[in-house]
Amino acid sequence: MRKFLKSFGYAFSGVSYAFRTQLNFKVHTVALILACLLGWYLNLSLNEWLWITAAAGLVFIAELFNTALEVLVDLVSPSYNEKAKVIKDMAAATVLLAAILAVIIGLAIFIPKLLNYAA
Ligand SMILES: Nc1ncnc2c1ncn2[C@@H]1O[C@H](COP(=O)(O)OP(=O)(O)OP(=O)(O)O)[C@@H](O)[C@H]1O
Repeated sequence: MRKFLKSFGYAFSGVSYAFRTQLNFKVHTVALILACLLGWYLNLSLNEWLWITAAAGLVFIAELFNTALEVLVDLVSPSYNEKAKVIKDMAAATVLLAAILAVIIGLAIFIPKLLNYAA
């Protein structure tokens, strides 16, 4: 049981590292908080909350993997290396793709609700 709880501590330490060192991680956290507040205000359905959860989950998973790969690349290749560049660029691309998906999902959910609210 203690080992199980310890593994939570390690995972939390990883999230905390990403939050402290990655500006993008903070930006995504603020965006998620704003989306949750707006969702609560607009009374989203369970389905809509599930879409937002999946979209946000994808973004944070991509961001955590990106951070891990950045640290790994900096460890094994502190000086310029063409392969290190490809790895970092591809890791950054996963975050970008997840963020674009999240924006599309967010717009698909919120725009009709906001138009309805304004009408
Ligand atoms: N060791 C390296 N060799 C080659 N290119 C690198 C190397 N390190 C970084 N780069 C290039 O610089 C870009 C930015 O790298 P960096 O590590 O600053 O990523 P970042 O996303 O800006 O990270 P952070 O969010 O920590 O500032 C990479 O996407 C890559 O193109």
